[in-house]
Amino acid sequence: MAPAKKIVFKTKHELAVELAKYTANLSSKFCKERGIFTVVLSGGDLISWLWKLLEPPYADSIEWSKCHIFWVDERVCGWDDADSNYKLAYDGFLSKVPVPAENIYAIDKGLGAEGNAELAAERYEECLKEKVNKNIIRTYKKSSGFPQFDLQLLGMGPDGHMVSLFPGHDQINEKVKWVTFITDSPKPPPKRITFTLPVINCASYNVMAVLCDKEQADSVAAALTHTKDVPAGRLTADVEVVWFLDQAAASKLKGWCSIL
Ligand SMILES: O=C(O)[C@H](O)[C@@H](O)[C@H](O)[C@H](O)COP(=O)(O)O
Repeated sequence: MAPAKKIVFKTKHELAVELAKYTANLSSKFCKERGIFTVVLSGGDLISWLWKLLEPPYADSIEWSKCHIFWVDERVCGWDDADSNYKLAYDGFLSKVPVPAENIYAIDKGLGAEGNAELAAERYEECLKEKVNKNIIRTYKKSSGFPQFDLQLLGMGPDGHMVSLFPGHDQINEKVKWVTFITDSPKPPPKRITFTLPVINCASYNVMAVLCDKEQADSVAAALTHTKDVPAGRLTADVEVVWFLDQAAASKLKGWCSIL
């Protein structure tokens, strides 16, 4: 299990720069090693912190045609719905970079629009399995055939939820499926699909970006001391997990870490 590294930023601008650097460095590494870079996005504010990646030198250094984009969780709705994580990422980021459309793997359009969470989760798992068979996604070598993504970019809610794994909900205990669903999410909208914890933790690199007012500070402290029942406290990675925090989010941590 990779130890959690924490970096605290004075400004949102500094965080966005570091996030862009981190992503661009990993894209070079993986494109050199295997000609493919698999990136997994979440919803929420994260997309708004990716803006630096749209500018030089980062935008020019990334081989966008080799990037493959997935979602760690998605709201079960149409692609054009204001709730859609795909729409959020597409409008705010993906439409501005030359990632080939066939490398962008959104929730099944029809099942999303119909609101069929269970089938949409199954279909997304099938999609991941197909990409593993085509060697686009790697397989995690240390255990039972779970997929291994290169980089996942995650966020955390004030209750300590990450992706669509919420405190007190059973989805966090799933050990077999790759993708599961929830129909009573405490954060609206209620229907969502989500990667399961084993899949999330098999990723090579996990970045948890938390910028907030003081709202998330208690959950950040609880997660980083692995307090039971805080889903984000169970986040790890194969190689490295890094928490990108602002000072408010880090304010309840004892003896914290490097400040940029
Ligand atoms: O679809 C979603 O809602 C997310 O993937 C969710 O897990 C999000 O990352 C956190 O709730 C943090 O959201 P904020 O960054 O907006 O606080």
